[in-house]
Amino acid sequence: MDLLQQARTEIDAIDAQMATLFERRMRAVADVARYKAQTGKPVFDAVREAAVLDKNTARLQDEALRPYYRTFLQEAMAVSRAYQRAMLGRDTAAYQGVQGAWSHIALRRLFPFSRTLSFATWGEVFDAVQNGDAEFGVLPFENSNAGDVSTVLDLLYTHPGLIVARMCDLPIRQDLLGVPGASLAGVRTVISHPQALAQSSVFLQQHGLATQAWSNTADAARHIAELNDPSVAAIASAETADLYGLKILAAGVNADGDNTTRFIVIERADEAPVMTGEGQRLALLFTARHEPGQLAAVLDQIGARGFNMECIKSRPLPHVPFEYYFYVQLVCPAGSTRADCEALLDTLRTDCSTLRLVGAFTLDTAEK
Ligand SMILES: C=C(O[C@@H]1C=C(C(=O)O)C=C[C@H]1O)C(=O)O
Repeated sequence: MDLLQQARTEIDAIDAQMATLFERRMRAVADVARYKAQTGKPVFDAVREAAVLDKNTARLQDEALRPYYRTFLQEAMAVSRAYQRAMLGRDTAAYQGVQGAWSHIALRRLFPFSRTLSFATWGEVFDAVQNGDAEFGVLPFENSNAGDVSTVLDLLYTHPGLIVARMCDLPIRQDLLGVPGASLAGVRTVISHPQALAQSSVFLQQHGLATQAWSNTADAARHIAELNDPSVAAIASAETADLYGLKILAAGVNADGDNTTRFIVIERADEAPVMTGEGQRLALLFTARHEPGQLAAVLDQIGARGFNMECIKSRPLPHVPFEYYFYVQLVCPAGSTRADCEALLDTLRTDCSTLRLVGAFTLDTAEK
């Protein structure tokens, strides 16, 4: 037997044992789900997951394998949560747009087992989560080229009952799609969502193409398929080309090769977000008094306590002319604990007029 065959025989034997252990783990997980059904407890328990990760990675003798095992366990727990949610009927995830839209693609990668609900507007997604029609909502938050999705931030501000449960980065490749028989040379008009058009403005100018704004990228693809006019193209994902029988006339038309959209997952705040420190991001919404140095005092505290502020956004306060609220996202420092996070929030409460912890989560990538 050569080395490959030998190693694969060993892997097969291990996989056979792991299949048995997987079933055992999932049976125990089902018991946990039954307990949660009786008590109404949330499926996700950040404190327990952090403990499971720490305890088990420490068991590995080979230190180099620890980060890999950590990811392995994280995946196992994600699968366990998905199973519990399906058992409990708490697995509906909402998005804005139609099948094939970027929000839908992000949702499928984040919640591969969930039932999906689509809505025409971001506001309806927030409302669906708030009133319990959906457990989660997946929404775009920021694009590395086109910038903030300010409406979603404002909706977060105006829905105090909701929190950010997760955040993930999805690399976006926008393609120019046409009907079968179309060619780039024959295209005159391109329709898409204004943000997709903005991300592709260099390409559109280079080719002298007129644009028309559409409600979302996937629906633009559906529309041009129906129109069946080779002079009208859409900018959307390759997934939508498959969905509506279109062909890719030009791939990757977005200006920056490194085009990434950051999505948030919202859920109801049955409890305040659970801070565990190291490895987490904290998202805060606050207002500061109109006094000299007030905002600087808030930011000073964040820095002095070792939290790295990776972004700050400022938006007009809804219904209060020329007053603003701020959104900051902080990276918890290495070695920090729940107590460090709480100490920071306590300090900030004295400097801010209002302060809301809108999320304590890990940032992940939805890349396959
Ligand atoms: C199984 C549970 O539910 C979830 C899944 C976990 C797991 O698979 O180990 C741990 C914590 C929870 O987020 C639990 O609460 O123990």
